[in-house]
Amino acid sequence: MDERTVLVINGPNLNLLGEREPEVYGHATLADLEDGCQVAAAALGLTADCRQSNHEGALIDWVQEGRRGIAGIVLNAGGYTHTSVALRDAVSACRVLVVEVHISDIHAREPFRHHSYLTDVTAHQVIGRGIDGYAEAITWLAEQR
Ligand SMILES: O=C1C[C@@](O)(C(=O)O)C[C@@H](O)[C@@H]1O
Repeated sequence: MDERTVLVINGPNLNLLGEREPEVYGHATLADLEDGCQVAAAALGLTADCRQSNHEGALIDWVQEGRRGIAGIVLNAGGYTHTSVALRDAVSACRVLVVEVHISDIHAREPFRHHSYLTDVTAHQVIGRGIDGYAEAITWLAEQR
């Protein structure tokens, strides 16, 4: 990773995109999502480094790895958004800008999804825009450079 890298981190269950609740998350797969990130980043002279894990500690390790010296982090923490103080603390330690992304509109869903531990420690949020939200987040990061 270098100063032109956008680190795109997807959390738990996002590996099941396309088959998981398509009425909520759509029919695109994680591979489609990651291809879209590569295309969006390349158009802006950036490179997307895309990763996914179902494990909270892996997400924390990757946020720490990207905390300085890159163009920014795009983070969809999945269910950990609503539970993880530890991931929030890792985001707080970042020197680079972090954008919180959610495919669905978490504020229009069950009450337990309305609170995000990440919102007040991230620089920007893109919520409820489907997988296009990732390109929006990458574009926003490019505009801050
Ligand atoms: O796994 C997810 C995906 C999600 O982050 C989204 O992208 O809409 C919303 C979360 O509430 C949920 O747990």
